[in-house]
Amino acid sequence: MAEKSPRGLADVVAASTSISDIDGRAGRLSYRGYDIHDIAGRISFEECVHLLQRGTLPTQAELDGLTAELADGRRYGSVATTLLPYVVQSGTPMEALRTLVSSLAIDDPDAADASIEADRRKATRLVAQMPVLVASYEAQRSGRELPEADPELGIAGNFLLQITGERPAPRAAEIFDECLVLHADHTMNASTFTARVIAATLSDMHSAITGAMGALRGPLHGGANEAVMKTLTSIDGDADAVDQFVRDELAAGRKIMGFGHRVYKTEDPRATHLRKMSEELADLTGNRRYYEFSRRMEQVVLDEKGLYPNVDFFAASVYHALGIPTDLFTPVFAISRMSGWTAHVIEQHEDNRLIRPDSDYTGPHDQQWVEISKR
Ligand SMILES: CC(=O)SCCNC(=O)CCNC(=O)[C@H](O)C(C)(C)COP(=O)(O)OP(=O)(O)OC[C@H]1O[C@@H](n2cnc3c(N)ncnc32)[C@H](O)[C@@H]1OP(=O)(O)O
Ligand SMILES: O=C([O-])CC(=O)C(=O)O
Repeated sequence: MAEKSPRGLADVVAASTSISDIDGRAGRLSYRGYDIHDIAGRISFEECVHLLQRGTLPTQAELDGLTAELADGRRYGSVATTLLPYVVQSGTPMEALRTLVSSLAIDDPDAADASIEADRRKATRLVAQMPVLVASYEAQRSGRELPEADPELGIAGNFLLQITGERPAPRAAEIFDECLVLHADHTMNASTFTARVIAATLSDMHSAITGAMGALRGPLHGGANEAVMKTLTSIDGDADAVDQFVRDELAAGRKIMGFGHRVYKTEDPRATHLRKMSEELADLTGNRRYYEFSRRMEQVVLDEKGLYPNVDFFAASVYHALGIPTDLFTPVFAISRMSGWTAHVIEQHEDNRLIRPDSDYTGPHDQQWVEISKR
């Protein structure tokens, strides 16, 4: 008989990886050995993609090469173009985007190539295509043209340009760029694990990423950033109303979205950066409401439950201040996490073994079959 496993596989080591590492007690996160506090705000998302997918921080020449590849890879094919108006009409953005990402495989020039080199090319294209797909979704449902990408802007700036239709202020683009770096990878989180399980059957990159999209959208994972914003906007009155809201929710046995984490038992290091960005944007936009609400909420949840905000909590007020529609918050998470997911699929394929854990059977034993008419 298999041994009883910890619920939700807590503390189980499911893979070896050299991509990222967390010390949950100390509240530390590193990408390939670089502490997140040292790189956040100092490297662009493009440099981060190079670090995660290719293993090193790029030289200028390598960064120029990757930037050119990303610009080339941005255009998605005719299948996603054809599907776009249909998927926009029904379902949520994450459902639509999961379907669109899956469809990208059909037009991918390396669709039939399962080599690591092809994986790398697909990984770069997926990172380039994802923000354009999200912006195309927004343009399609708003009935406007997708603005042309500006070669002077990076992935972050172009996304804000294409979502809002306006060239972003330089500081807004920098802040969003840092958000993308902060969300890029996080060891064996649910969506990355999903991607690795799929990849480990020797299935293809797009299948693994489609599965990861499905895992990310749940409110216990990436879907929490949207839920946080809905919470913040649902509270009437001033910051004092936040205390009552939290107490009522906890008394009713409901979770407060954006708090708690399987691994961090202290402040999530990414929340430290996002809190600062939320305050800076509150001052820049002259609207401190959701920042103040967030600060009050983190204080009450800490006092009442001893829980800290996770990456999704302050991301909500940051994205809101950047003009991103609330239902695109989780797709924005996917834009960033695409870099980590794809790096993990490559790593899995480079040294593969089928991932097939055991289970702990809890059903009845030795049942006797009887004919249907006698049951
Ligand atoms: C990018 C990300 O995925 S970050 C996480 C995003 N998700 C959220 O913000 C959703 C809210 N948070 C949660 O649901 C959880 O904290 C998770 C899913 C992140 C982690 O879950 P787990 O490690 O399985 O912890 P679990 O859900 O078992 O919680 C342990 C205890 O803390 C409580 N708890 C955990 N998070 C919260 C919360 N946000 N609000 C209130 N109580 C909470 C649980 O109710 C549980 O209490 P109990 O032991 O009295 O039953
Ligand atoms: O690691 C996790 O469990 C959730 C996650 O993806 C993150 O915090 O970025």
